[in-house]
Amino acid sequence: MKESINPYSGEKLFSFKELDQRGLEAKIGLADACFSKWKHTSFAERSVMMRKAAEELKTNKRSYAEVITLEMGKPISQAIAEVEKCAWVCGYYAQNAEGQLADELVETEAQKSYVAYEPLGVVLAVMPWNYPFWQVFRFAAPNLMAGNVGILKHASNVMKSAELIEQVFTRAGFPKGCFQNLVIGSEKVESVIGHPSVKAVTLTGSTPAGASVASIAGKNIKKSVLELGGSNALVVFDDADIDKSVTTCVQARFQNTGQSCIAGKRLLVHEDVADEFLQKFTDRVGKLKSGDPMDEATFIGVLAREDLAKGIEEQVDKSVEMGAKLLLGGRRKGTYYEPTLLGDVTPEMPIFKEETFGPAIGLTTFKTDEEAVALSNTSSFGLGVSLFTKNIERAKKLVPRFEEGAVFVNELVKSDPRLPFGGVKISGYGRELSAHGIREFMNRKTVFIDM
Ligand SMILES: O=CCCCC(=O)O
Repeated sequence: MKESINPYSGEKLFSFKELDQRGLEAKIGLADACFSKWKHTSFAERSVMMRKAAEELKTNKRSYAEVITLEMGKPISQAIAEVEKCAWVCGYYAQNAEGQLADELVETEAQKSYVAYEPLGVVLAVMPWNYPFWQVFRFAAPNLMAGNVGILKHASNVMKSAELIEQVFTRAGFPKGCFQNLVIGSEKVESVIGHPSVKAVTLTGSTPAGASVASIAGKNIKKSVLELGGSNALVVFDDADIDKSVTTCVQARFQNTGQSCIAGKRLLVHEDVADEFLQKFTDRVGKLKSGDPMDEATFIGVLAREDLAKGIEEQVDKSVEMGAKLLLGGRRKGTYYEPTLLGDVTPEMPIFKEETFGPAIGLTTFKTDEEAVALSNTSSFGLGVSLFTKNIERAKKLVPRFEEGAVFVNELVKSDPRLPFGGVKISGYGRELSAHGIREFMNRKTVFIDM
């Protein structure tokens, strides 16, 4: 049995019977049968359905958002924004998939040579609870438009969200089997990846989960894409606009109650502006409104499970034992953890060295650009970094020196359907979104025609 429990109230919400082996086989069989027809549909036909999915999400965004909030404690206003973003990605691929997958002519001595993009088949998506709708739509919208079909193994605490996502596609008119939710535990993932009808796997989640899925996929010679953890730095240079940087850094760290792979997790501030930055940042964080996630005014909700709140508490406490200064917050009550700020943070401390998945951040100062780059790159993660400076030439020179999947200047790292999204180092490989994402699970077929 899989259960959803409201992390704010502790109330049991929904329970789901797990699929047995026969049920699982039947769903994979249905997906495969669906693929044999789906791959022959036109982009125009798929677009009509994908636009309907976008409409369905827009029309019922409040009710979908409420389930997200109930299941994992995200503030309702942020859950509504998440559903709206899902509608955006559906609309984006409805409009752009055909162009992104058009044949690419290549000049050779042949009469005609080109690359054709053809779908691979059934793709398994293993997805996490922190953006229960968005992470799934980020995979599903491009892949269904590309002619693949999707099966989902969602996190066990957000199974109602998973069920509703399948409902969105059903209501939009996608054929049976095009997108299916599998109510299974992690122990079944290996057999699903190994199933002959399953051609590829994408995982968003922790680095250990990614390593396990990648090795199973590797053993079975199946393509994988991994979008894993991150420990993005927010680098504030001495010429930054401090007020704007503070606003962006607060958003980067504390939205989604800090539970995001791409959150800004390490504050690196030039020593000449550190006092001013710190005073304004502390003031702003101190005013963030915590409370009932269903209240429109709440910005900080609860963490999705109590063990997660205990985890961040331990990272903060250990960092303080190692010499960090507690400047704000630091207390836990059940699943709630106060927005927390530490000063005098050094790279050996857990708050700097490990991924922190909650509303806590530490500040480290630097003297030179060299030092800022080195501090940022010292992380074993490589999802993204934000640089704050008014000198765009300085920023452009620094961009190639960061070992990251993305560099954002005067902006928080965020995903956008139009731009590739993914990491390097232990943050994973492969890309989602944009033309790069839609091509990940395609056979790039070389065609060479001579007379
Ligand atoms: O944990 C990862 C969160 C990704 C959020 C996004 O894609 O915007």
